[in-house]
Amino acid sequence: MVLQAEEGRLITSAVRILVATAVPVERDAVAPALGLPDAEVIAAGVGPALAAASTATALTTAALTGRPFGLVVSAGIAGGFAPHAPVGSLVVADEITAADLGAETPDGFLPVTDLGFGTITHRPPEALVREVAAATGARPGAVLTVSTVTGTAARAARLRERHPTALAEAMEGFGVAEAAAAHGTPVLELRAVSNPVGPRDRAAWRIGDALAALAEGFGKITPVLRSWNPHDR
Ligand SMILES: O=C(O)c1cccc(C(=O)CC[C@H]2O[C@@H](n3cnc4c(=O)[nH]cnc43)[C@H](O)[C@@H]2O)c1
Repeated sequence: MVLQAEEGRLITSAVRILVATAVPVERDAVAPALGLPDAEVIAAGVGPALAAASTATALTTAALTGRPFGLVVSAGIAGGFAPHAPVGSLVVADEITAADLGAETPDGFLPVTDLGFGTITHRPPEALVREVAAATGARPGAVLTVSTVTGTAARAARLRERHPTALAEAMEGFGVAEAAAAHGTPVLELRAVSNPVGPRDRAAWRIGDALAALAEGFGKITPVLRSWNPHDR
């Protein structure tokens, strides 16, 4: 429980929030935009493994020091599946899915769940996704986590075939979500699209525009996060 003075009023924030970006420029875009002094914004590293390790460490440290987090947000730039998520737009995950965690077979890709292991999807609280979408204009849909940035039209098409509601791909969400789940903490993923998913064209990446959109989005979700009730899923 946090009490924050704002314009002479006391504002109560129900839960403490951890935001896990991948790299420092994303952290530095989000942190000043988020009007929650008690939140922590970290650069957790690129890729699902490092993002999971860093997020788990932050969650454990907070719990051990008696100031646990009640919500984890994975945030950063992403590739968007055209035409559903154009460059510069925001996407909020209604599912966070590991898209390349499995096995190749002569008949195609098998997710680890088909092999009898683990999970490939985490679902953020539905009401929170709706509120974030309404506050920011972010499109709700699946955000895929990949360990390899898609670089061909063929792979982009295969991913959309396997995940018809996918709007974007990035590299950390599932790792952050696994760490959050291990702590019994809800997770959200908010991404700003910097490039289309498809043939690699580094010159076409609009990282500055995406970081600006991300910062604007976090400014708009501050009141949503401040008033979010974890029991309202
Ligand atoms: O291909 C390059 O030359 C290149 C140069 C700079 C950065 C990269 C990255 O792969 C950054 C990955 C980083 O950004 C997120 N991200 C952004 N767009 C995508 C995408 O289309 N597919 C997957 N991840 C993406 C990701 O979450 C990482 O944090 C490449």
